[in-house]
Amino acid sequence: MSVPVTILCGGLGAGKTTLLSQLLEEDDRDIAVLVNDVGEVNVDADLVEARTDLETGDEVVALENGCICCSLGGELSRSVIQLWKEHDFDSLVVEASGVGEPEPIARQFVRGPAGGPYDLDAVVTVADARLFYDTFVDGDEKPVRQGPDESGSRPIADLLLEQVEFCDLLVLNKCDLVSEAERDRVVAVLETLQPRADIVTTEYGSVRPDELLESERFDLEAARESAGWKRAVEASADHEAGDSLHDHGDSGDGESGDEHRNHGDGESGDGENHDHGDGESHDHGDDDHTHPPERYGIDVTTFARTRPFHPRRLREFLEDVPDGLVRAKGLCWIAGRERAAITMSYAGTETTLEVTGRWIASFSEQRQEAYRRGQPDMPWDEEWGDREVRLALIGRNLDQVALESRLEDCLLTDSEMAENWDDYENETPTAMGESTTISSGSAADRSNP
Ligand SMILES: Nc1nc2c(ncn2[C@@H]2O[C@H](COP(=O)(O)OP(=O)(O)OP(=O)(O)O)[C@@H](O)[C@H]2O)c(=O)[nH]1
Repeated sequence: MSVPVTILCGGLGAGKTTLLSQLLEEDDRDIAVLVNDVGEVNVDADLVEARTDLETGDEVVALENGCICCSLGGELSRSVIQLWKEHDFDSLVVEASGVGEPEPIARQFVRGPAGGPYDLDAVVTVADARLFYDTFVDGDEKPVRQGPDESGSRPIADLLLEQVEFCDLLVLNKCDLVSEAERDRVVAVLETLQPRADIVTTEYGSVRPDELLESERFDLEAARESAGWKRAVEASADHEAGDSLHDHGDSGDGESGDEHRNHGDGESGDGENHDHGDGESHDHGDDDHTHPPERYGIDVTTFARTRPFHPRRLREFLEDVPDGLVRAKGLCWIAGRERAAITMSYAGTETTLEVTGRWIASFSEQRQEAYRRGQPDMPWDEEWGDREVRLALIGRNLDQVALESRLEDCLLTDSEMAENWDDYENETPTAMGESTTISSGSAADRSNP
């Protein structure tokens, strides 16, 4: 029997990982998860893994490539087919990166080699209620795509619309950040944009598992009529419109993913191999041969240093996040918190700093050695061990040099490295699970220990 697949998409920082972590915690089914992050820092995989009881973490697979659309033909299919061969599980959830377009991923499970062992169950889009309201619900008119600007890149708002249009279930998250009236207006707009989808409103991704798994929401016939799928199918090079989209070609044995490199170009339905030989992808189903991040003018960089942030300067930075920064996430070492590995997550206007683990260097020598034997590739500083700052920064029209220099200024100086860091005023959390939220644009913060 085919394994049902739920594809989870939604804007950067809308709450996909939060929702997924809850689902894994609450549901008894064996769920395999495939996550895809933008940039080099695979935060989502680490976060999801940390919150599951999986001993090996084998069932959480990270696509390292950073661009799910480029890895579609090769890595995505290969990963899910390998997963299916090696593990026994009831459901698969694919978390697309926040800049991923859902359609090429979904298409893999309907037409591509992964369509053999798997069966697309639902495409779920998580939307940020606050952001959606601020972006689209100003006037009475239905939001429309803006298309590329003079620089050729499309506004991120277009991607949000794409993700809304192309789904079976809409999860309107972050409803704590809008009033009831604002929420109702967002729901009304979403209903006009995607009449076929069910809508649930939530805070912190709290959705009943049955809404997400084996809900059988995906209906091929209905989907064919919907705008997003119509475009997907029309974009396909397959002219046999009357054929069943469930043409799995040679995929039934689960082997074909190794050879398929169909780049999500819509040609996979014919069951032939389309190896362009160079291992590069050229086409993502659109006419422009660009990756979604490029198409939306999104830049991704990594800021990695083996030096801690000064707690006050970091806070001041987070209260005044530069324009153009869309999303930041990763691990922070904050001076005075030598045990706590703190995950930073900035999305919308808020940054959460949450203790999600301990630095290995804060354990006894014996345990340090045991951990390090298990992870021989882990970078290790003679003095500070694994403590580090490692952030993925996602921006649009962002002055990267200025951003890097501002972050650099938040790190301890050479002379501060010699100070007693416990003397610093420091409101960052200390114990596992504790978090602090800092709002950009205001000096006030809310702490939830
Ligand atoms: N206020 C508020 N914050 C939320 C809610 N849900 C999630 N968050 C916070 O929003 C931030 C982003 O959440 P994630 O779950 O990491 O978002 P994501 O969609 O996985 O992000 P990407 O993978 O980068 O696209 C985190 O700091 C969450 O704690 C919510 O309902 N309300």
